[in-house]
Amino acid sequence: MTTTTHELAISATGLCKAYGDKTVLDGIDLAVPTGTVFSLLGPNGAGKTTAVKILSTLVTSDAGELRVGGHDLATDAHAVRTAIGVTGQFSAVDGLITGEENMLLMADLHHLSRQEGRRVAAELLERFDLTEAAKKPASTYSGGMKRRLDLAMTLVGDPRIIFLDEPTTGLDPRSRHNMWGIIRELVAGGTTVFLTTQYLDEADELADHIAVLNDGKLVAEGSAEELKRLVPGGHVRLRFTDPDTYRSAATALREVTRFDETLSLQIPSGGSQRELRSILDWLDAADIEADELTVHTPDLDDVFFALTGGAKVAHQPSRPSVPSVPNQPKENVR
Ligand SMILES: Nc1ncnc2c1ncn2[C@@H]1O[C@H](COP(=O)(O)OP(=O)(O)OP(=O)(O)O)[C@@H](O)[C@H]1O
Repeated sequence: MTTTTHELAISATGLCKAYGDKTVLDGIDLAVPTGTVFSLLGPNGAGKTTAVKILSTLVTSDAGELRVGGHDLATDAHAVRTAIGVTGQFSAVDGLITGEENMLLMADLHHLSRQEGRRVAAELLERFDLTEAAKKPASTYSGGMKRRLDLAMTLVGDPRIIFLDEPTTGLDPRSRHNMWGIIRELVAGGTTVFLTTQYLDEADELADHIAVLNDGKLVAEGSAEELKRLVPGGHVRLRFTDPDTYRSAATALREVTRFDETLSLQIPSGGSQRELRSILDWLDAADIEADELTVHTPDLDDVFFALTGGAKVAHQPSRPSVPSVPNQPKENVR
């Protein structure tokens, strides 16, 4: 990555935090470029919320150089607070008052004038599809509406950096997709999003960069695609329509799994450009032309379990190796 320090919305070097003798964060380095979505993944208790609390000035770290929005957390926490917005697992929404009143309360907290507060509240309620419900008590809102209101309240202060701590936990699929759309819009407008989630598909959908936290350390980092290449299970699948072509390809290609019923062959592959080029060269050399070639990578669930469950994973940053042409035939028929 060529990003320089001043283009980073969030940076941490050697972030440490312990509660008593329990080390929660054990020297974490983070670099989140402005205008991107960074997702911190990890099992329950991994320290995700602790990281969010530290970076959003709610809790102090034990060690580490931390900068948020260009400000040093140790010396300029106030400036950090004006640059950020946080929506946590526990909503700031007050159920006893209406959605609109919640928004106006937030506008007061940000010292907006009465007129400006009303304008901003109305605009955000409209943007988050809450205008119709604005005069109803927030306790009558659905889970999805409450989350939208919570995020709308966060945006009253127009933060350039937003921490979203498990923003879609407990939401139904439609509300989750709705929330994803909102997050994408924010990022398209230049906002930086620091997202913690236990939903791997959420990180896969939204994040430019994912870091996996386990036992106080970052055990892997990269785009969703890069992480998926770290675990075994990826393959290239060749499909044929002509049985004779299929059979001769199956004979010529040795380290393949055969699927006779569907006339398809599966070649183990991490899916990198280098491996694909090698496979294509290999097919050309053997004069094999498949009717369809698809690349399959493991999903993020496979990665999560492998990285946080002690299973064998390729070490970063080495690349997956190119499959060699085997000497002995090895055909698995299914
Ligand atoms: N104030 C505190 N005092 C003592 N221990 C704490 C405190 N806050 C968090 N912890 C401990 O730190 C560890 C990390 O907690 P944290 O809430 O950051 O995890 P998390 O990754 O956000 O988990 P979850 O996905 O369950 O929300 C846990 O073992 C938790 O019990």
